[in-house]
Amino acid sequence: MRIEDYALIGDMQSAALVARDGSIDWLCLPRFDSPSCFAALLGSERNGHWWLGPNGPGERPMATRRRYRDETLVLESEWDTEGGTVRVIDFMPPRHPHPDVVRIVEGVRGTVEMATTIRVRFDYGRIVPWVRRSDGHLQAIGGPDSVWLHAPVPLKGGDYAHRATFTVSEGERLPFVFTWHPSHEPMPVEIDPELQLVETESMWREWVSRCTYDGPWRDAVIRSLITLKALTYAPTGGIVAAPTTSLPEDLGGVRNWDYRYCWLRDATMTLDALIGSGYLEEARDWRRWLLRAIAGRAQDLQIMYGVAGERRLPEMELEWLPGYEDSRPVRIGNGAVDQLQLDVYGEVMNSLYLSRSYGLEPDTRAWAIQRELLEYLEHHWDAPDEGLWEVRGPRRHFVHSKVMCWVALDRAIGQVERFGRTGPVERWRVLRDRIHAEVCDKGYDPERNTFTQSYGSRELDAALLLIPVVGFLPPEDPRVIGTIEAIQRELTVEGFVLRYPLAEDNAVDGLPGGEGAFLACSFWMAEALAMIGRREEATRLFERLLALRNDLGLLAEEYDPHTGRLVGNFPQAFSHVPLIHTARALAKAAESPALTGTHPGLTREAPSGE
Ligand SMILES: OC[C@H]1O[C@H](O[C@H]2O[C@H](CO)[C@@H](O)[C@H](O)[C@H]2O)[C@H](O)[C@@H](O)[C@@H]1O
Repeated sequence: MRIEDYALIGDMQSAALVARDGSIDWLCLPRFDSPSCFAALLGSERNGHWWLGPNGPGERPMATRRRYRDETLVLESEWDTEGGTVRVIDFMPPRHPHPDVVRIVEGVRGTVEMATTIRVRFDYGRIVPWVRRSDGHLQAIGGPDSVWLHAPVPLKGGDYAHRATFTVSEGERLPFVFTWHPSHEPMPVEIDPELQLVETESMWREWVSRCTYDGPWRDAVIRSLITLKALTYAPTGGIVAAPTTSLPEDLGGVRNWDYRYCWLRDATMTLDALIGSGYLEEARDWRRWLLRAIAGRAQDLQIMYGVAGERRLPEMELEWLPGYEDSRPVRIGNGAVDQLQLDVYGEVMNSLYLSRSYGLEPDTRAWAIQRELLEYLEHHWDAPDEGLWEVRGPRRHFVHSKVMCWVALDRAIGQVERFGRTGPVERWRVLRDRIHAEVCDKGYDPERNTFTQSYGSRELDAALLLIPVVGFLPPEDPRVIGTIEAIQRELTVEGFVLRYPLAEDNAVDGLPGGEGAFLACSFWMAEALAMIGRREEATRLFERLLALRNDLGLLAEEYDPHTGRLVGNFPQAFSHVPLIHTARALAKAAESPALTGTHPGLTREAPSGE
């Protein structure tokens, strides 16, 4: 199954991937980062899955069409068969208190032969549970996990799976409910699936109704916002980068990482997109999450945490899983947790500044922490780091990292100037200017008229496209235009942008193999083009990027132009965030075709909210 053949359903604590043939191939419970009970995505059906679709000889048929019900995360897959048409409605209702997956089979026309097969495998496909029937329901139990399947038809066991065949006729509705709970607790109270359907739909509709974006490409923006909301962990306000681990950036390769954590970078960018679309509540929750997660000494700040603020995320390989299309290893945890990535200081400071600009009430603890972070940065901004790409090669003086140190100081100064905060603002101004001068001196190649990946290097880096976006230099600056053009010339494949060049020896990122075009970088290119007044070119690129979304409007981290497939974890916040920003930047550029110089997410041009 291609990555783009998957749909997302979720309950803002975890999420499942539903394949186009009706199989749920990925589900971790009770949290995004819990061990999975279905992991066929990274192996085979023997690693756990739940299929539900039309019965028949030969291969399982793919849904004839599928869509989300209006502006919700309720999925409808429909199959036209000889006997008629059947619809399966998949969703995860908000918790009360346990997680449920509901699948309602609905006869649309005629009579359709249906079948289902379920193989529960806990602990990433490793634990084959004990399965028993109780009161006509199925319970699977293994270690700390227990799941119940309430099915409207009898299931038969065999070959470590449970199966049923049945028919559904026009107007009939057959609900299946799958519920997880800790194995030491009694059976949870059964939910009413039809009532939950109504409530889940209305919850999403109410959330979408609060969106303030009414510009062009609204459908794409709304779908991206819903996807981002689905990646927030409701109990704490944390936001995961993606709900999957180890979907490869290079099919068959080793670039497989676990994204089920809360990166300060990805989360702040997500938040900026949400705030700019009217969702201040999420900003409030995330600020509280941040204050809890980073509480303590500024030098202990990590670049990522677990969804509840956990600090240890040890990276390990699951050798029993063969990986998506043989892309090994499958990893859980993420070694980048211990890296130094100076850009996160800029992203955090910017996001807190932006929240205030959009009217989030002041918080004294938040300002106290920001001051501590700045103090740390004042002493460490000039250190080499691993940069936003989390390279696994040696540390360098990445230009983007330094630019973001400038952003951190600039936004702190902005908080003093605009919101009456106090701090050593003169000292910050001096350092801000010093960093600016150093970047323009050491991070710029005058011969080629482009900024470079790191001091003294000749390589390019797509993160440099953010220079005008964050306000480090105005878009009309010849060095900005030169950098955009150099990246267009040297760092694109079929017009899509790579993060950085992958040299033969892969000296920078320290990893074997290649990777696809990075979708966030490609959106940044469209946005940068819009900012320098090349609106038509920007729109063309943006629309090509929109065309890479799957039929449900979802994007992975990367796109492989050679195979024409989405690659990397899916769906990925880092791709949906710049989609939203670029739509807004293009809308803005259409209003004022001159160089815009403003970014809805990052610059200081946000509303005052005072
Ligand atoms: O390229 C190697 C690194 O790849 C991952 O990092 C990427 O994903 C992060 C989450 O979206 C994002 O914040 C970062 O900018 C990306 O480069 C992986 O998480 C790293 O462990 C790995 O070193």
